[in-house]
Amino acid sequence: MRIAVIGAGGVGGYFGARLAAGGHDVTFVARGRHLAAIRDHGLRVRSALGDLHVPAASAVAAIADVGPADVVVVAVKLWDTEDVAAQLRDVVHAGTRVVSLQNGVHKDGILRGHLPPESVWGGSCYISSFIQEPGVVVHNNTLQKIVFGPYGGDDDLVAGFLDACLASGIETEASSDIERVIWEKFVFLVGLSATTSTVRQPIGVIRGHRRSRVLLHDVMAEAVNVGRAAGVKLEPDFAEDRLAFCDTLPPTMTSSMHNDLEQGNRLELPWLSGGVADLGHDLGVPTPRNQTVAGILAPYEFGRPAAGS
Ligand SMILES: NC(=O)C1=CN([C@@H]2O[C@H](COP(=O)(O)OP(=O)(O)OC[C@H]3O[C@@H](n4cnc5c(N)ncnc54)[C@H](OP(=O)(O)O)[C@@H]3O)[C@@H](O)[C@H]2O)C=CC1
Ligand SMILES: CC(C)(CO)C(=O)C(=O)O
Repeated sequence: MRIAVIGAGGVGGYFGARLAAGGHDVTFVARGRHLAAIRDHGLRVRSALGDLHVPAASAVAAIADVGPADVVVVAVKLWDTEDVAAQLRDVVHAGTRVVSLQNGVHKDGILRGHLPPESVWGGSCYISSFIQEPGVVVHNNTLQKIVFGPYGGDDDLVAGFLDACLASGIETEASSDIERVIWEKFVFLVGLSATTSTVRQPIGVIRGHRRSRVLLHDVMAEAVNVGRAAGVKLEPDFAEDRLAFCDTLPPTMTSSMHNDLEQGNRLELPWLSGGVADLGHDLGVPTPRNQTVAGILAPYEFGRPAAGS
C-alpha cells in the first residue's frame, strides 16, 4: 500500500515507521531540522516494541512532492491542520483516503472543508511518543492503537488500510461509529490534559487527591454535556466510565499537553479545554471548569511566557 504521512513527529513518525517496516511504501513529509536529520541518517524510532529505522529517501520536504497515495495520514499539531488540508487538495484523488490521527473533535471538519468529504475517514490514536531530537522519535511504552472509519456508510477501502496496519503490528480497529470514538477519546483527553497540565503532575497524583479527582471528573462531564448537546451519542454517565478508566492507567502517565507545557512548547489548548469552552458557549452548555483551565493555561499557549511579559 502507498501511504503518505504528513508530519513525521511522535505520532506520524511512529506509525509511519511501523507501516514501512511492515513492507508498505511510506513517504514522510517533514520539515526543518527534523527533515535535515532524516535526510542525513534516516528516521530512527526507539520503541519498547522494537526499534525501527526508515531510510532517508522516504522523506520529502513538501506535500506537493508526495506521489500517488492510497492513504494519507495526517499527524501534525492541530494549528497546522488548515494549512495541510489546503495543500492536500492536489494529492487526494478518487481512490485516496485521508485519515487524521490528531487529537480533538475539530480536525476532520477542517479536512472535510478542503477535501471531498467522502475522502476523509475519522481517526484517533492512543500512544505516547515524541521527537526526542531531530531525526529521532521515542515511543514511551507499549501502547500503540489506531481506530478509524468512514463518516457514514461503508467504504470498501477500509479493509486494505486495516489489514496493512494489523499486518504491521499496530493494534487497529475499524469503527462504524467513528464520530463517537473520537469524542470518547476527546472526553478522556480533555480531563487528562486539563488536570495534568494545571497541576503539573501525572495521573497518579491527580486521581489520588479528593479535590483534583473531582476536578478530573467534572472537566470530563462538561465535555460529555457539550458532546451530547452537539448530537453525539455519548452515554450520560460517560465521565464516570472514564474516571474508572483513569484508575487503570499507570500512575506516571501524563498528557502530551503536559509534556509540551514542561518543554515550553506551544499547546493545543484552544482545541482541548478551550475547545470545550467555545463549543459550550455556542451550544449554550455551561463549562466553567474548562473555561477556568483554559484561562489558567492561556499565557502558555504559545510557549513559556517571558518573565514580566
Ligand atoms: N505525541 C503523542 O503522544 C500523541 C499525539 N497525538 C496528537 O497527534 C497530533 C500530532 O502530535 P505529535 O506527533 O506529538 O506532534 P509532533 O510535533 O511530534 O509532530 C508533528 C510534526 O509535523 C511537522 N509538520 C507540521 N506541519 C508540517 C508541514 N506542513 N510539512 C511537514 N511537516 C510538518 C512538525 O514540524 P515543526 O516542529 O516544524 O512544526 C513536527 O515535526 C496532535 O494533534 C497530537 O495531539 C495523539 C495521541 C498521542
Ligand atoms: C492520552 C494520550 C497520551 C493517549 O494517546 C494522548 O493522546 C495525549 O496525551 O495527547
